[in-house]
Amino acid sequence: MDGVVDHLADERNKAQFDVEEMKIVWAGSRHVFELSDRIARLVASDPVFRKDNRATLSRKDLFKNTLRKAAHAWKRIIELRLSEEEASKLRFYVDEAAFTDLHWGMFVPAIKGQATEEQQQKWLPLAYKMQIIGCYAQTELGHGSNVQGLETTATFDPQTDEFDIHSPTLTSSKWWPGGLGKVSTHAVVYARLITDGQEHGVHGFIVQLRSLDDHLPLPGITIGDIGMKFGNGAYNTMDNGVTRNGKCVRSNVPRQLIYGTMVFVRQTIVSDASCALSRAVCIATRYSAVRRQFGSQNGGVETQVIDYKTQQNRLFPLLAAAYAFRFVGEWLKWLYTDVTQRLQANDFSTLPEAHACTAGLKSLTTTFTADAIEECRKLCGGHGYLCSSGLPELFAVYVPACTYEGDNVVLLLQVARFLMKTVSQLGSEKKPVGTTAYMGRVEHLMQCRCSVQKAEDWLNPNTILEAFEARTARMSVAVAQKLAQFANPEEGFLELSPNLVEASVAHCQLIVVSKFIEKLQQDIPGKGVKELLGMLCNIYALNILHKHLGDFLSTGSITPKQGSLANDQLRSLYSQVRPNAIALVDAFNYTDHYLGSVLGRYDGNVYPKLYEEAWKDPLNDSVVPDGYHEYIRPLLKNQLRNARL
Ligand SMILES: CCCCCCCC/C=C\C/C=C/C(=O)SCCNC(=O)CCNC(=O)[C@H](O)C(C)(C)COP(=O)(O)OP(=O)(O)OC[C@H]1O[C@@H](n2cnc3c(N)ncnc32)[C@H](O)[C@@H]1OP(=O)(O)O
Ligand SMILES: Cc1cc2nc3c(=O)[nH]c(=O)nc-3n(C[C@H](O)[C@H](O)[C@H](O)COP(=O)(O)OP(=O)(O)OC[C@H]3O[C@@H](n4cnc5c(N)ncnc54)[C@H](O)[C@@H]3O)c2cc1C
Repeated sequence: MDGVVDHLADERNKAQFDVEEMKIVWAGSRHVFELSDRIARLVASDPVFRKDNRATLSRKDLFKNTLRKAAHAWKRIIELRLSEEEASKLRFYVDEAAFTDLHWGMFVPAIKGQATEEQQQKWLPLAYKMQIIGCYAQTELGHGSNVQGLETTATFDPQTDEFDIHSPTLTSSKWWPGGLGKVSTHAVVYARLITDGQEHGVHGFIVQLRSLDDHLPLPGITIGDIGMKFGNGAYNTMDNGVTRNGKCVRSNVPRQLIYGTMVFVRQTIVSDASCALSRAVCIATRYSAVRRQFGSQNGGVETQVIDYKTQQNRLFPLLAAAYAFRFVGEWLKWLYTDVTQRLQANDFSTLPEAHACTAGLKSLTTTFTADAIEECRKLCGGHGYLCSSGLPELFAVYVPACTYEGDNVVLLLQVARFLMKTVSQLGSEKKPVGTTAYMGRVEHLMQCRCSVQKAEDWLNPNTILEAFEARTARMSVAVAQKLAQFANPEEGFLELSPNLVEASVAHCQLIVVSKFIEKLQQDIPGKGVKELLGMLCNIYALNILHKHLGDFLSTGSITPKQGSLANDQLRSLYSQVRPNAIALVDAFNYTDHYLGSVLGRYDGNVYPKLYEEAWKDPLNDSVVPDGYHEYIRPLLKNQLRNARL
C-alpha cells in the first residue's frame, strides 16, 4: 500500500484481534498461507492472467483467451518447477473455469481411484505431463441424476479384446462433460457393461476421443459444444461437450468404487464454497464500510451502510458462514482421506457415512453460497449489478454448483436414506457412530428441554448443540414414524420426500455447527482470534436457529421465548463483530486481482475506480454510437416531421 491512500485504514485500526494469525487459521496452516500468498501475487502480476475484459469478449474470443491462459499457466508451472500443490493454487488464482479443472479435478482422480495398477501406469504419466487431456463423461442428454439409467453401452468383444462403446439413441449422447466439447483428447466414459449378452451395470472406461496429431475426432465419434450458458463470460470459458460414440479401448472398475470420483469432487466443492462465499462477503463488507447513505446531521458525514442493523443482520451471518464452511471443509477433507485409506485396506464400513456427508454438505454449502452471492449483490445496492463489482460473474459461475456433481435435492434425498436407515437401526446392536452418534442419545433428545433463560445463555456451545441435536433427532424420528405407516416404503419415501429433505438439511446444519464448535476446542494462537471465531460460530448457529425457527418450535426443541432471546443475542453479537468486520475479510488475504471487484478493492478507493472502469467499456469507444445514422437519426427526423404536422 506504499504511496496509496487507504480509505479503510480507520476500519482496520478498529480490529480487536491479530489479523496475521487469523490469516493462518483461514489458510489452514502457515505453510499453506505462505504458498497461497506467493502464488496469488505471481498470478496477479502476470498480464496474461488479466480478467477484467471477460464480460465484453465474444464467446470465441473468450474461449481462445482461456486456452491461452491455460497454456501460459502450464508454461509457468514447468518453468518454475512448481509442485502439484503450487500448480493447483496457480490454477485456482487464475480464476477461470477451464478444461484443466476437469482434467486435474476429475479425469486424473477417476483414473487414480478406479483404474487398475496397470491402467494407472499407462495413463497417469501421460495425463500428468498433459500429453493427453481428459474429461469426465458421465451425464447424458436423457439422464444425469439417475446414473443407473444411463443408456450408453460398452460391449466386450472377446475376438478383438476390445470394448465397443455405443450411444444407441439421441438421449444417450454424452451431454455436459466439461472440456469434452473442444479440447479433451480422452475421457472417462460411463457406460453399461455388457459381456456375453449380459448386463453388469454402469462402469467407467478410458476412451480416446480425438487424434493426438490433428485433434480431429476419431472415426465414429461426433463431438461439439452444447452452446452458450447462463451469464455473459462466466462459465462460457468452458467447453461443455456432446458426443456420440463408436468404438473404443479398455475396462477397469472395482464395483464399489464406481462412484468414488463423485465423493472426491463433492468434498472439494465444500471447500470451494467457502472460497466463493468469502469472496462475495469480502466485496460486500468492504463496500458497506465505504458506502454512506442518510444520517447526516448539520452537514456532517453520513452513516456507513455497514452500521445499519439490517445490513449487519444480512451480511454478518454470511461472513460467519464463510468461516463455518471453511472449517467443515477441512474436516470433510480429513474424513475423505480416512475413508480412502480404509477402502485401500478393503474396509468399506465408513463409505455410507462419507457418501452422506459429502452429498449433504455439498448440497447445503452450495445452496447457501449461491443465495449468499446474490444477497451480497443486493447488499451493494445498484453498483452490485455492475459487472465491475465482480458479483454478477461470480454468481453466474457459481450457481451451477447447485446442479453439477449431483442436483442438490437429489443429494439431500441420499442423506435422508442414510438418516432413515440410522433411525431404523436404533435399539439394535448397531450403534450410530460419527456424525450420527447423537442419535445414540435419542431417548434423551426426544424429551430434553432447552435450559436458556436469558440471551447470554445462548453463548454456551453445549446449549446450542443440544438444541440442534434435539431438532434433528425429532424431525428424523417423526418422518420415520410416518414412513412406517406406508405398506410400500418406496412409495412412502416419494410421498414424504419434502419432510425427508428438511430433516436432511437439519442434520447437515448440525454437522456444520458441531465442526465449528470442535474447531474452537483446538489450540488457536493469536490475540483475540479464538474470541472472534467464537462470535462467528454463535452467529452462524443462532442465525440458522432464527431462520428455521419453525423447525425448532414445532419439534418443541425450544420455546418461543427462547427463540426471541436467541435473536436478542444475535443483535449483541453483531455489535461485537462490527469493529472487526473489515479485518475479518482481510484475513482471507485475497489480492485485488483475485477479487476482481472495484467495490471490494483493498484500499476502498471505490468511486474514482468505478468511474475509470465505466469509461473502459467498448460502448464508450466513440461519443456517438455505432447505429446512430441508421437508427437514431431517422427516428429523430421522423419525430420532427410528425411534430410539424
Ligand atoms: C480439486 C479440483 C476439483 C475440481 C472440481 C471441478 C468442478 C468442475 C465443475 C463441474 C464438474 C461437474 C461434473 C459433474 O457434474 S459429473 C456428473 C455428476 N453426476 C452426479 O453427481 C449424478 C448424481 N447421481 C448419483 O450420484 C447417483 O446415481 C444417486 C446417488 C443419486 C442415485 O443412486 P441410487 O438411486 O440410490 O442408486 P444406486 O444404485 O446408484 O446406489 C445404490 C447404493 O449406493 C449408494 N451410493 C450412491 N452414491 C454413492 C457414492 N457416491 N458413494 C458411495 N455410495 C453411494 C447409495 O446410497 C445406495 O446405498 P444403499 O442404500 O446402502 O444401498
Ligand atoms: C456447469 C455444468 C457442468 C457439468 N459438468 C459435467 C461434467 O463434467 N461431466 C458430467 O458427466 N456431467 C456434468 N454436468 C451434468 C450434471 O452432473 C447434471 O446436470 C446433474 O447431475 C443433474 O442432473 P440432471 O441434469 O439429470 O438433472 P435432473 O435429474 O433432470 O433434474 C431436474 C429436476 O428434477 C429433480 N429430480 C430429479 N430426480 C429427482 C428425484 N429422484 N426426486 C426428486 N426430485 C428429483 C431435480 O431436483 C431437479 O429439480 C454438468 C452440469 C453443469 C450445469
